[in-house]
Amino acid sequence: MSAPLLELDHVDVVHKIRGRGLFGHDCVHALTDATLTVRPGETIGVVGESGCGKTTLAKVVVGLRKPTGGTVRHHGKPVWDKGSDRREFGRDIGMVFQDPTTALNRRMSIERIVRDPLDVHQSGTPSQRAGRVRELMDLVGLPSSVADAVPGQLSGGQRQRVAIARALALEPALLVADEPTSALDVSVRAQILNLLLDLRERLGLAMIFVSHDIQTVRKMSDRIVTMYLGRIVEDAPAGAIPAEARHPYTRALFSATPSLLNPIDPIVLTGPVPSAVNPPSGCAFRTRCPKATDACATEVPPASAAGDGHLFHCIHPEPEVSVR
Ligand SMILES: Nc1ncnc2c1ncn2[C@@H]1O[C@H](COP(=O)(O)OP(=O)(O)OP(=O)(O)O)[C@@H](O)[C@H]1O
Repeated sequence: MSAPLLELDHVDVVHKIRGRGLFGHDCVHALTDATLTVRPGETIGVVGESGCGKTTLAKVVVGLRKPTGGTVRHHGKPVWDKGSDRREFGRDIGMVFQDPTTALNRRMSIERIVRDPLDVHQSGTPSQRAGRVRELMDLVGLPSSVADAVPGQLSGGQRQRVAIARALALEPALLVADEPTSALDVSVRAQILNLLLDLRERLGLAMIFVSHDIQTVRKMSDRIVTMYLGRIVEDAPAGAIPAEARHPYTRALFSATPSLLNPIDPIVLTGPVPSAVNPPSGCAFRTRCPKATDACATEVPPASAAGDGHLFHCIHPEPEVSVR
């Protein structure tokens, strides 16, 4: 197995709430005790309901959010230690955001936007940078005729291609795509997904793919990470999901949109997602879990192994089911 490209080791992100906290609480637990390893060339899909911490995890991975606890390592070296080279880390990881309209500077030309990371990192001579911009535009399927346009003159799909070109400018080893198609017209979503898949193959990229569309995540990923209320509750090979999912929440998520190829008995969740300001004690999922017992309230379930590369956090795991 290849050495990890990136590791999150028991990472926390806690946001302080300004002013008076809700019900006496003064912080939001956006990410809690997140442990994740990304290896070169692998695609990790991240799933979970709105507010479960997917974007926070993505921002920690690309270095946009400094953890309040735990360690992030890039090629084995802690990223946030004093004296560490965060420039090298920054070059190696690119990010594509959900909404290309807000992610791109609307006053800059497309050529300038794609060139910007090369300028910031002073990569090559000006003529080499201009050549690289042409190469990148070609790579993502943008005609050279849009080089002088501004984002407002492009379609949503073209704008997302610009964002992808910019994210790839410094030849990253890992691309983080946070809901890269959800702000786009349904008609262009498949094109952008196919472009990402094609680039992944051609460039040998590792990818973290965050999406609400869990069936797409399942098709695209080597591994699936399920998050609930700021915690990673299961990390499994994509082929094991949903049939061999051991966490009831992973089962529930995937059974909510059954696939003909992989039908499983539905688990229906009741009640609202608790607040990340005041998460439940013990297992955060217990207030909505059909299998919860008193024991679930006492401590956070430790990681249990269900097979090679398959971890879950639950003391009443689902049995494995055979696919019908
Ligand atoms: N800057 C911030 N200050 C306070 N709370 C925050 C901040 N950023 C995120 N949060 C909170 O942290 C939790 C996780 O947010 P995050 O955006 O990571 O979730 P998400 O799973 O990406 O949600 P969505 O799918 O809706 O984008 C949420 O409760 C959110 O309200």
